[in-house]
Amino acid sequence: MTSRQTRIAVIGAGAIGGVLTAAAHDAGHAVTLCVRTPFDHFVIDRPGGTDEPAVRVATDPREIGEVDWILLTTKVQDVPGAARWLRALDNGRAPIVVVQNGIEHDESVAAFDLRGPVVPALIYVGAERVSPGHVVQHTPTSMIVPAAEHGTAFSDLFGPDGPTVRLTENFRTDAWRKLLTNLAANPITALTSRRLEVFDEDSIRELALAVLTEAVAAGRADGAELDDDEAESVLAACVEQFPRDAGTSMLYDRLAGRPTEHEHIIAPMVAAAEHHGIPAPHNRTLLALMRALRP
Ligand SMILES: NC(=O)C1=CN([C@@H]2O[C@H](COP(=O)(O)OP(=O)(O)OC[C@H]3O[C@@H](n4cnc5c(N)ncnc54)[C@H](OP(=O)(O)O)[C@@H]3O)[C@@H](O)[C@H]2O)C=CC1
Ligand SMILES: CC(C)(CO)C(=O)C(=O)O
Repeated sequence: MTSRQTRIAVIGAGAIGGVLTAAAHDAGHAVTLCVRTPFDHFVIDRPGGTDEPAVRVATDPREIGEVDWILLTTKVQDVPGAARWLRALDNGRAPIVVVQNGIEHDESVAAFDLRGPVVPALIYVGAERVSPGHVVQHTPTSMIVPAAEHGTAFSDLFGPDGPTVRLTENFRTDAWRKLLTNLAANPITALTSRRLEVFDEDSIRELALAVLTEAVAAGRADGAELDDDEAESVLAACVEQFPRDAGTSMLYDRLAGRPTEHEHIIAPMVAAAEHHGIPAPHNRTLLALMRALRP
């Protein structure tokens, strides 16, 4: 008896949607990319070479039948625009995996009264959408999901050759930890229009450390179990672990003239700091500068 393919709908054909589409296709699943800007072929450049995974590209939610998984990979501010996909695909059974930066994964979809289980997910990867349907993946992928029923099922989805998926008992802490990486790297690269080589500058590392030190204090006050040397270790990872010629999602948006995600990355940190009475002048400054950039 042959079993049928797992049907996965990926909402958003950008960097993360592209990386996960390719990984799900590699694992033998039937993938449909739900897109806003149409294109003919999906192409991904990965460290091992260029691929054109044979996936379906849909522009109308009515084209899609029943699915087993829904992966939401738009920017946080674009979720309301993607609601038509969520509403059409939500069958009460398929988990809705929210793969986004920030600490608002559940809030991001809360307004839509979805019937299916919502699974928040964190992703570490350097990836860049260079044109509609064309994604460049600069680094390997690792993900973190809650150690609960659907998180465990998600961690089995890609198989041994796919992204590493770690289960966590403390998603809030892991989300804050990921937020730290984004607070250090995203606004500085976007504001300077430079890739991660910008961290070669002593003054930039000093600024990033100040940003991180404030954010660690706010995260701890907010209940995240962050380590004493968390600010230093996140900064070291930005400097040493990511390729210097890779950028950040916020930089790519700035370069392409698109809205940036600062209201969902910096603003929640500043709000948490304010709520807990923690000074956050460096993060406030970055937020003010990001708000002043007009796409
Ligand atoms: N890029 C990276 O390296 C990383 C990104 N992240 C996070 O992942 C999330 C996704 O980011 P990323 O992939 O970079 O973003 P991209 O901008 O590359 O992709 C987002 C995609 O969503 C699509 N989209 C927006 N609105 C709709 C809609 N109404 N219907 C269908 N599609 C829509 C966009 O379409 P269109 O083509 O029309 O613009 C775009 O293709 C963000 O939260 C980001 O912070 C996390 C880790 C790394
Ligand atoms: C910094 C990075 C690449 C880490 O995954 C990221 O999350 C982003 O570009 O938004």
